[in-house]
Amino acid sequence: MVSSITAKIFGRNKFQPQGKGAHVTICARGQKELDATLEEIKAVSRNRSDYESLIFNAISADISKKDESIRALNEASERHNGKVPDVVICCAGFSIPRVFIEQPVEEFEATMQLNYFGTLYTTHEAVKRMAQQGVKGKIVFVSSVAAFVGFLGYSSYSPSKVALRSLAECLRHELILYDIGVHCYFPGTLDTEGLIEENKTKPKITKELEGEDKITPEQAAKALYKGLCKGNFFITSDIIGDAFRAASLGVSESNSAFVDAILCGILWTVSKPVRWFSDKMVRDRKSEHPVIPADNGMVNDE
Ligand SMILES: NC(=O)C1=CN([C@@H]2O[C@H](COP(=O)(O)OP(=O)(O)OC[C@H]3O[C@@H](n4cnc5c(N)ncnc54)[C@H](OP(=O)(O)O)[C@@H]3O)[C@@H](O)[C@H]2O)C=CC1
Ligand SMILES: CCCCCCCCCCCCCCCC(=O)[C@@H](N)CO
Repeated sequence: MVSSITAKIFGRNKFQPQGKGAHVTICARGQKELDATLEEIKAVSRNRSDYESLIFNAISADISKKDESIRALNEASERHNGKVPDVVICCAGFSIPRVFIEQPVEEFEATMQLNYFGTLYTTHEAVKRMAQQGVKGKIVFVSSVAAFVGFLGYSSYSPSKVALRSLAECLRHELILYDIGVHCYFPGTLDTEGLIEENKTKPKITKELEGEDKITPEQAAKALYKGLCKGNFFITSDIIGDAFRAASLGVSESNSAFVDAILCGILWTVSKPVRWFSDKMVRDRKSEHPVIPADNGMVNDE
């Protein structure tokens, strides 16, 4: 996971790759995994002619905590004489899919705390510094296709990803003030440790609706990079994600008004039978989700 990255190559809307290498800072909690990932990143850059001039840094911090997020950004900047990273990618996030009434409220809170507030803390600190230092940088959020469509199992997760979309929208507009670009990535299922973890609690219906299709983290990184190079505000990795994006646009910035209008029309049409089918699926499988009677002293007057 990359929570912040220092790169030399960007413009407000489009990346302008100039063949220059990028300084990279990665951030997560586990130091051992961070160190291993940093070695992988170094290995990719090793045969570049400018390799010796590049700075690679790994910072252990819990992004869901405000103080830790600020410390991470401080440490990322210190290695560059106090200069804020040019590009900050907020990726840390997780999901505990469960049936709503079986899910403790604490899991809703924890999900919002990392997925939304973790991104907010990092972004707030980074944007302040970018504006103060005159850095015309980029802020990138990692949301999910599950922000475009809500279905059984994701009541703790989808709202946190919708919140990111909304924050991206406000900031895309506001940060024009400082020439800072904002982008939001909406991946579909990713083949990651996180997926293995969330599948342990995921209701069967959620799994079936989600399907088997998934992409690798490498494919996701490439799609994100491609979207940034094109200057897209909402970035997706495949045609399904693109169709959901187009159908959910409202007045958000489109990538291509013509193609998005067609995709939107197709998905709107298809969504009617899909919704009918997926609603029926829930109705038909009530027996798989028996309600455990509450032991709350309520008197049944019959
Ligand atoms: N997997 C999927 O199907 C999809 C995932 N996404 C989103 O993509 C992003 C990445 O997901 P994915 O790669 O699957 O997740 P993983 O769980 O595989 O990786 C998450 C990364 O974030 C780090 N992390 C977790 N918690 C914190 C924290 N509190 N502070 C700092 N770092 C943290 C983890 O490291 P450590 O534990 O050491 O801190 C790890 O490096 C998330 O935002 C997720 O919601 C979106 C769509 C689909
Ligand atoms: C009422 C209408 C229901 C229609 C259902 C259509 C299903 C579309 C598939 C959406 C796939 C979502 C992928 C994101 C997964 C994700 O973000 C998590 N794996 C979290 O990590």
